Amino acid sequence: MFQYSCLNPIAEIGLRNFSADYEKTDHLEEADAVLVRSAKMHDMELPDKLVAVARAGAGVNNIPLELCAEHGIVVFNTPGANANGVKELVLAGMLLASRDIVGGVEWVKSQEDNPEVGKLAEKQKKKFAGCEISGKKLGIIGLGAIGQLVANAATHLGMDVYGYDPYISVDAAWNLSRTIHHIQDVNDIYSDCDYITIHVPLLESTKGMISRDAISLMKEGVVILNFARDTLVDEAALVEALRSGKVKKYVTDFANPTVAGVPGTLITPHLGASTEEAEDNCAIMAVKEIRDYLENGNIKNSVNYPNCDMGMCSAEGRIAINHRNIVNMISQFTKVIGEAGVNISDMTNKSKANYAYTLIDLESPANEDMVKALEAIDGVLRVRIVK
Ligand SMILES: NC(=O)C1=CN([C@@H]2O[C@H](COP(=O)(O)OP(=O)(O)OC[C@H]3O[C@@H](n4cnc5c(N)ncnc54)[C@H](O)[C@@H]3O)[C@@H](O)[C@H]2O)C=CC1
Ligand SMILES: O=C(O)CCC(=O)C(=O)O
Repeated sequence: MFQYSCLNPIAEIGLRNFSADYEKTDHLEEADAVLVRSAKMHDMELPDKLVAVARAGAGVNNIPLELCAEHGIVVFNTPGANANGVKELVLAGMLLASRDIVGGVEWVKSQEDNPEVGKLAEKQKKKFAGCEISGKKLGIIGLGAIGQLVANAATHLGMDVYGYDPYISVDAAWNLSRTIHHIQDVNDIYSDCDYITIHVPLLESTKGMISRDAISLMKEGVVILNFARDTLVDEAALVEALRSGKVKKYVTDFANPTVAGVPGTLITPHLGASTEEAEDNCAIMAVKEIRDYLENGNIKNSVNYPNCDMGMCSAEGRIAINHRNIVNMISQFTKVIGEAGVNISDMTNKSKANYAYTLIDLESPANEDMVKALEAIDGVLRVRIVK
């Protein structure tokens, strides 16, 4: 029997994919796996039993990835599962920033008791007029799951789209419309575009990338959209640029005291992935990843360990070893298993940055002595009997 815990509400349709061998627990220390959305895990104690964390979403800045890896805890995310939901909100954000739709709607509401509202509206409407997005230049920073969808959709709305992503995946590049201009220097986006939207993960290297200097390069009246993470932007500099009129609108999904209520902002309460479809997709993918890891030892879509897939185990036994990516590990594993008199029928070893993962199929079941001997090897972080 496996136990799992949810640190945020996770769509029921996904949780229903756990078999009868799974039980939900509210006690973190009992959980083999955790499902999480935006809950901050940095200050949480990681229980010994925990072996997997699945982020039902894309951004993993709320999870201590390195610490989890050190504890032999594999962290997954659900790439692309909520991308369409975010794309639609970004498109809505561009439209809301271009015409004062919010102001117009509020004005009509304020006139609810005025029998002359229709006549007055015709006089007032010029206050809420704006521009069209068709024909405008849109710069997209980050062409991953979300950025590429925004790029293609914007071309269909008649925008002239410029994309910047020095690490773009081959799949993402294939998916992009041929009309999108490939930008190699992000400064060209800053200096040329009317709308700039950012879709990169929050990393040490991306934090504050929309800096005071970047803003100073932008066109007068630029619209900036941030549906990625608030600390990607120097928001103090941005508020100054809003007040001076340099930035016309800042559309963001992240409410915080620096920007809340500042004229020129359009702020949603982290709604990008809050659609029924995105929540369902993320939950289904997260549960699938956890099940494959707990039941078969396979890793797909991990952000701190390598992908590794040996399918379902048809051998007598399977052990999974999370370890550091250092020399001479495999020979030590095979020595321990050989000395236990057990034959290896199959094995795979994969690595990612500082960490590695080895799956070994055995012709007879693993036993606790073998596990203890493997755990004693320097550099081994966790050993798990999968079967
Ligand atoms: N508002 C919301 O509810 C949501 C927000 N997000 C945020 O959006 C981010 C992006 O999500 P996805 O597109 O799904 O992720 P993704 O991993 O598919 O794409 C990220 C892209 O950014 C690129 N990139 C990384 N560093 C870069 C740099 N310095 N300059 C330009 N490009 C760079 C990568 O090469 C990759 O193509 C997430 O990390 C998360 O923080 C994601 C989903 C929902
Ligand atoms: O789960 C959510 O609502 C947040 C989604 C998000 O920010 C992400 O996937 O990175």
